[in-house]
Amino acid sequence: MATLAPHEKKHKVTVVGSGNWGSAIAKIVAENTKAHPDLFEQEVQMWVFEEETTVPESSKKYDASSELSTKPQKLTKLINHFHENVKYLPNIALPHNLVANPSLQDSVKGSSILIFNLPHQFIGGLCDQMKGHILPYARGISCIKGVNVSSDGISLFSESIGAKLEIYCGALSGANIANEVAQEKFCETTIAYDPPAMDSQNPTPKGPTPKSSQLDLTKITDSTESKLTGRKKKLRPMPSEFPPVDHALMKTLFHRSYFHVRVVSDVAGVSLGGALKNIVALAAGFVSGLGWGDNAKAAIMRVGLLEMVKFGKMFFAESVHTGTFTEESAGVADLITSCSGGRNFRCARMSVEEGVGIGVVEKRELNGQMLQGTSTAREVNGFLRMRGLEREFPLLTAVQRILEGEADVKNLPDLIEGDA
Ligand SMILES: NC(=O)c1ccc[n+]([C@@H]2O[C@H](COP(=O)([O-])OP(=O)(O)OC[C@H]3O[C@@H](n4cnc5c(N)ncnc54)[C@H](O)[C@@H]3O)[C@@H](O)[C@H]2O)c1
Ligand SMILES: O=P(O)(O)OC[C@H](O)CO
Repeated sequence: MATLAPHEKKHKVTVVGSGNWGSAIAKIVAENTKAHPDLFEQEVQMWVFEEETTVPESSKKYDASSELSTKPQKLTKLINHFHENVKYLPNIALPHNLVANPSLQDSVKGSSILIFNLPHQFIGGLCDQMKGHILPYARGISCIKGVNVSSDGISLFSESIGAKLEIYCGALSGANIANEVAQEKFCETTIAYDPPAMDSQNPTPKGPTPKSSQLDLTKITDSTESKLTGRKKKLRPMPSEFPPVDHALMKTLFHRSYFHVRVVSDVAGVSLGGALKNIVALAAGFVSGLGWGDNAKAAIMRVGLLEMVKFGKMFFAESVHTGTFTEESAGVADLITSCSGGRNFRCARMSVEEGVGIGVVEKRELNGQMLQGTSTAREVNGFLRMRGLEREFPLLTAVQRILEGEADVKNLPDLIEGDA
């Protein structure tokens, strides 16, 4: 068999997850694999946590005369038939080259790029199931907003995915409310990719070159992730037959006219921004629920941003750049959008307005989608408490105390100053 010329192999891409954001990102990626057939196989696999569901009557796909609409069906069947995720991203057309697959192991088979996008509580178990079924030189991007807290301490999902699967994994996060992105309303995002030097030695890929002002190809250093886990030796280089997976390729895979990508190297800052802003958004929702207005929300956001920066400096000192929180979409912009219209904000506001637990609102309002702020608040609080550091992060601490019913939302002004 003839050997392929360098870079003549194409990347196969799998999205692990198919919720609200998982489906929106899969749409973007499938649009781009189609637009760049020189770099990517056109078909994108999307792993779906299989469930039986019905087409909602409000859906444009609902047809009262069809059993597909009137009887419960497998979600993968509905997605592949209608090219729409009728449950988690209704009324958004998905590209026909996006294939829903209920088998995790089959969906990741042969993929050189794996995109992880699902509620953070499920990722550990899924990685265990993927072990031994992925290409050893695959590269990952985590779109998960959360942190991994265990008895060993705190780590980023890019780190824990990388460590479990022995691959390199970067992160994508930004001011990205999924429904707006899926409707192709303009937004920005931040991708953090700090690949091992062995990948960066490959020549620049073919295809469109992103603007140099948005790339930082000089900053390819040993990642803190590699230092932390000692995984560097185990990482397999991307074979030279493939286009190198670098900042330029990441931009080509994710950038759309309505989804502007900036690529940086600060994986810790990008991941932490996405995780911690969910806790701040709950606090913003609480004060909004009291009817306190925009000034109160701005105060919460100011204190929240400072605590996010402090958290990064205290626990990820080697790698975090403060600028990621203050200048990138993954930092301050995500904080603003999340405190304006995110699910955490909206559910927290309703819970205070109605005087009911946030879990009740989540179940009633989100149709199976999941809040990440409540579990992240609990996990981060457990981590701080174990170290006697709750007082250093009064807002993060106050949110957990309110969720547990130990503190009153009305006392937030004093709580966030550490006075209550
Ligand atoms: N939705 C957004 O606007 C948005 C935007 C940016 C980032 N994010 C982040 O993206 C990540 C994924 O969020 P999402 O909105 O796609 O999820 P979601 O809130 O829509 O969650 C539902 C998903 O969880 C899956 N699920 C349920 N039980 C499961 C199980 N036992 N095992 C595996 N999967 C199971 C469902 O099948 C569904 O795909 C989160 O970290 C979130 O914070 C979300
Ligand atoms: O709806 P939320 O609160 O999970 O936030 C969604 C996104 O993270 C906003 O960027």
